[in-house]
Amino acid sequence: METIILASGSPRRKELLQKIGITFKVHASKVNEDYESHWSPNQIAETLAERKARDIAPKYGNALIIGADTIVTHNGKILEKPATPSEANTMLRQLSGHSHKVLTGVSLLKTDASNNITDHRTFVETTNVIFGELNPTLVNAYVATTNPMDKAGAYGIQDPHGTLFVEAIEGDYYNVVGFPLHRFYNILTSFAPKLLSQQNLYQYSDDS
Ligand SMILES: Cc1cn([C@H]2C[C@H](O)[C@@H](COP(=O)(O)OP(=O)(O)OP(=O)(O)O)O2)c(=O)[nH]c1=O
Repeated sequence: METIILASGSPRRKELLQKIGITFKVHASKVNEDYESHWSPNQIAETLAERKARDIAPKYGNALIIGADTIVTHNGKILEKPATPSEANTMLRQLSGHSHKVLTGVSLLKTDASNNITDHRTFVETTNVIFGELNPTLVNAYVATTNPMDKAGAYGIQDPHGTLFVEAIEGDYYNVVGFPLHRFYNILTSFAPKLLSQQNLYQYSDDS
């Protein structure tokens, strides 16, 4: 049986993959997440996701390695993970009353018995998130009670107060949390159908 390796230290990604019933191991990559200033948001998300997966791939044979990277863009700028609570506060006030995009790049690599990469797929899913006008008290409470420093854009849509920021979303909610489950599953149906049945994940066939 092929092993599935999640090359991510994000607890949210682990929970999301557990949610759909996949059996996998976590081996977080520690590669740097630097990128060139001229890269497009898509290029950043896809390159970093692939870099994380390629870092871990040589350690596992007969495996499917999954790397992912989530970034936030607003007004043509990339909002990274804030370095301090005050930077988190500033970022959230910038996002207040506006829409922003959350992009998650996912890279899937297959390895053979000798740990060589034999096939790969990388994609980027984008979700549009619209924040209402944020009450400063709510922003302060969020920054004081949650750790926004490990999240791109300084918020977690899944966090108690973070939920209250969001007026509407267009696209996959789970993509905002850090992993686009729907697109991932769809891609696995063609990229690794055998693995899906080994994992007892539903597969459909269109016989019409
Ligand atoms: C916008 C948003 C981001 N995030 C998180 C998802 C990602 O974990 C994080 C973006 O950082 P990433 O660099 O994508 O991931 P990571 O550092 O947590 O894990 P690793 O590099 O090991 O894969 O922000 C949320 O949890 N909720 C949200 O609403």
